[in-house]
Amino acid sequence: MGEQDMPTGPASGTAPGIRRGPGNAPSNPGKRRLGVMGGTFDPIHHGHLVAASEVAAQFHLDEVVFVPTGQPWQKADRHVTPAEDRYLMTVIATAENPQFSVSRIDIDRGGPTYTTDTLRDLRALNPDTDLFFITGADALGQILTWRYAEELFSLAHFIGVTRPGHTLTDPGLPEGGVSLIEVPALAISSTDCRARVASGQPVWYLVPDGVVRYIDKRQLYRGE
Ligand SMILES: Nc1ncnc2c1ncn2[C@@H]1O[C@H](COP(=O)(O)OP(=O)(O)OP(=O)(O)O)[C@@H](O)[C@H]1O
Ligand SMILES: O=C(O)c1ccc[n+]([C@@H]2O[C@H](COP(=O)([O-])O)[C@@H](O)[C@H]2O)c1
Repeated sequence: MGEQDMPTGPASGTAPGIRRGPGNAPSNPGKRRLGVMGGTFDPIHHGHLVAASEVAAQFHLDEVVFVPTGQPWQKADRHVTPAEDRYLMTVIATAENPQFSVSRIDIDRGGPTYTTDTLRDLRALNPDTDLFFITGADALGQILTWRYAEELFSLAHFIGVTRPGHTLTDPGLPEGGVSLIEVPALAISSTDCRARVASGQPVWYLVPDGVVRYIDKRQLYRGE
């Protein structure tokens, strides 16, 4: 299916007016292309992994680094699992893919996690690299509420991916700063995974097998 043929509307989670496909993303020959998948990953699930894999393929990325949040300040109203558990689940989930890695920068910095800090730190660690920040349609719709939002688009190209149950409305993001792509629809959320574990339902095949075992070993989400 070509970019122009991509379906729009609630069924695909896209909205008219959004720039679709990788067409407007930076393309600098010789520069490394690093995807950045930020998330609370409480727990990491196959929706995150499919999104990262699909963006890597469509945008010809050399690597995708998963960056678990330290303190996700916009989730301050709920219990968040300790960062070390979320970090280890992210390592377990990504270990077999040579294109995936995990960074502790947001955890080790301490304090509330702001993506401007994440991207500045990654730029310092990765000279001669173009950064591509991956977000689901829900997170992209909230981006103007992020701290120092106006700086974000000078630090990385943003890629919004479709997510079942969320229609992307363009909140007025800068032209050329954002691309939207369709990814295979997986109606999985960390919230639902936590609720399933709490009520004794399985999360097999929603999260990687090693993550199911880690949740069990550490008795995560039992009392929620
Ligand atoms: N099923 C999915 N499909 C596409 N993108 C997703 C999916 N689940 C999460 N994402 C995106 O991955 C990033 C990290 O998400 P996060 O770790 O908050 O997971 P979540 O499932 O949204 O968690 P919670 O339910 O706890 O809010 C966000 O940009 C989010 O939009
Ligand atoms: O920079 C901010 O103020 C900001 C506010 C909310 C979310 N984010 C980032 O968005 C990504 C997804 O966050 P979350 O809370 O939906 O897991 C993650 O990388 C967060 O650090 C960033």
